[in-house]
Amino acid sequence: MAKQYDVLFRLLMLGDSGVGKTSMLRRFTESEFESSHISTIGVDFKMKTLTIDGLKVRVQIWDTAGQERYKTITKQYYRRAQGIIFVYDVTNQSSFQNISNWVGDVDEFTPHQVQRILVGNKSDEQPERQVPSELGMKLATSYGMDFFETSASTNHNVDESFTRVAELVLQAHKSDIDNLIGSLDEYLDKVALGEEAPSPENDSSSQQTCTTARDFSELNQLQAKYPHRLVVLGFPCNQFGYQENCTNPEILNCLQHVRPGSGFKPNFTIFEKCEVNGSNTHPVFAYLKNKLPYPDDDPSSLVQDPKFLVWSPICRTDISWNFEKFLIGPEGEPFKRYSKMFPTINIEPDIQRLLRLTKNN
Ligand SMILES: Nc1nc2c(ncn2[C@@H]2O[C@H](COP(=O)(O)OP(=O)(O)OP(=O)(O)O)[C@@H](O)[C@H]2O)c(=O)[nH]1
Repeated sequence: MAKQYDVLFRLLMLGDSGVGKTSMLRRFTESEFESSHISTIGVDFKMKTLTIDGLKVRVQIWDTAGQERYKTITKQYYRRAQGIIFVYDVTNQSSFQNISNWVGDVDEFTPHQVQRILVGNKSDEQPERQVPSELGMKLATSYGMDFFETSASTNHNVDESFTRVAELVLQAHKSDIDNLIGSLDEYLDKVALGEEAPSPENDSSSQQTCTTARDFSELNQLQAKYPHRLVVLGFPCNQFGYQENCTNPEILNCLQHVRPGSGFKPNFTIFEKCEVNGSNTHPVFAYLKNKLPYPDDDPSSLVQDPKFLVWSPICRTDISWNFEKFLIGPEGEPFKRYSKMFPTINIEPDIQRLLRLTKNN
């Protein structure tokens, strides 16, 4: 699991259709510029690795469609961003006026602190300019944002803008990052259950692994279908009705003979038991819940019966039952969380989408 970077951030580009978001992104990531305008449909993303303060910072930059009709899709991405680049077109007065709407939307849909900068693009089009630099600067100052005028066409200030927002995110998350770097890899190396890695823990409770056969077999199906490009990881947890009360060495046997039984063998990695809620939440789940605070398909999903609340403290982001699922993108970025009700096999279109996007990057 050697990583090519130390930390990964998600940035988002917002602004009216045609201001040059896709062009800036292509200039930054591929050093290319196209004079034609093909409107982005929904969202797309590209990656680039920067070196900031000696750290390799991988930025995943989401390019959103500026068109109004895609707003319900693009809004879903706001809360996942650590940095936002608001873009207007210096030759288009209304794109500048609309910045306040974009900022308002972000304030409404992004509860956490997100780093933001303002960019006036197409600065090469001097004769057509409708928005003086001073006005752009004034607006940015009123929002407490840094301001850049850029040209995707001539490559003026494009690298500088993206780098600046990445620096701001890095500064804002410095202490989290210091804690997190390495912890995931160390964990993944240590605790896989399997024939070569017998589990160390002992637990005297009785043998019963109670989960749904359907979810297990669908996980096997997905792993079998994408053997090289998808890694399924299972984390047993005994916090939901004490249903996972096998000892670690028993878990694989339980799966085979008890539930789902009928000789079931997972073709994916199953880890030692861990806690996913409460004060002993494993760092992997603390991280995932922080990045994806609730399931996409059921944002209000909570534990229904208080008798099942066997951990403390209780948080709104808690995992509500076995078989909540997290899909993590090719660069390690948490992409989507699915409720226990969401059929495991129905994650496949999202997997395919991420794989397609990766092919293009
Ligand atoms: N002169 C000039 N033209 C630019 C610049 N940036 C983008 N354009 C042109 O502006 C048009 C729109 O650019 P896009 O990058 O597709 O705009 P967008 O903001 O991604 O648009 P949506 O995907 O519809 O939201 C294209 O014809 C680009 O060639 C620039 O810096 N200077």
